Amino acid sequence: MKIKIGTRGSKLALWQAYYVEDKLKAKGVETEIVIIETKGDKILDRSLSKIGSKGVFTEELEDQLRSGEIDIAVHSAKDLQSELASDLEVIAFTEREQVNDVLVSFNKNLSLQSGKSFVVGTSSTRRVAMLKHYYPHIEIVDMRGNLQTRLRKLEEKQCDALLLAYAGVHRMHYDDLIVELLPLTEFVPPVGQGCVAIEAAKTLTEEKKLIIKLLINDAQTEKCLLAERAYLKTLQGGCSIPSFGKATLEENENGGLHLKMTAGLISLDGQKLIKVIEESTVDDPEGLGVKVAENVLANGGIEILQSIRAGLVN
Ligand SMILES: NCc1[nH]cc(CCC(=O)O)c1CC(=O)O
Repeated sequence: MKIKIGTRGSKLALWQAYYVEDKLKAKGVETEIVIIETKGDKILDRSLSKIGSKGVFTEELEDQLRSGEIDIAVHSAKDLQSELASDLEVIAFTEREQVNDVLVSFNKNLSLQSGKSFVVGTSSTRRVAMLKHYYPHIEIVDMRGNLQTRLRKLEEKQCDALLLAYAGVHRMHYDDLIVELLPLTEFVPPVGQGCVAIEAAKTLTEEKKLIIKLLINDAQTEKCLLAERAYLKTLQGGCSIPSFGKATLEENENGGLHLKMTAGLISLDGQKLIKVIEESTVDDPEGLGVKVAENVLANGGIEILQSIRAGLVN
């Protein structure tokens, strides 16, 4: 038996594919990596929120899952839409990497906290809005492209610093360029950041599904991701909406575990920030995600979503 692993061809995507492949190979499972180009890889001159966010990095992979060309597709959990087609499912989540965003620069002295103005490159609506909210003195420039492209632009001084996920920077071995780890209390990460998700067609053989669950899935991360993805699905946000959501497992007084979720929405101009924190038992992560989303929507979230959607149409 051989497991065919589908992936995008960017260096970060390949890192993820090899990471999953190594775990399978270590237990004697034969593997093959199949590189698939997606729309998101081809269109580099427009911001993602304008291409139409749905499935830009996933559609071609999903077609090949359905046809059986590949057995599994490896995604950054952050980039995998929260609502999958009815014939597809996520069958495993890898152990999560540190979830923070980081400031990356060749200038070691830069710090958002310093109160000094400098130019930060990012194309994430969440990061833009949060910078405007917490650090209005910062100048923001749109910076798309994969990690290597953005670093090249940083080198060319198109900006003084980049705002990126720690996970990607670390996986690409750019830790030396991290000048600030942003606090999770301000920069609550987007749903899924730091985790790799394994998607499969429901028709994949039970044997293969079982092997992948056993060798790849991290049960604790899975709990958190189920809560986060239920949150995003309930918001009906998509990845161009500046939403954030992070669930963690926390210890009870009796030594057991419970779920804690911090999630919310921020308006594009950074003016309105809604943040909800809720806890629940571990047995219904989806219920927690739905509850937090309903709470966010009821406390001003609906208005934020409406104004963002109105802006996208115009
Ligand atoms: N949006 C692209 C993307 N998708 C996943 C990561 C980083 C790794 C991860 O969070 O799993 C990144 C780069 C970034 O946001 O800095």
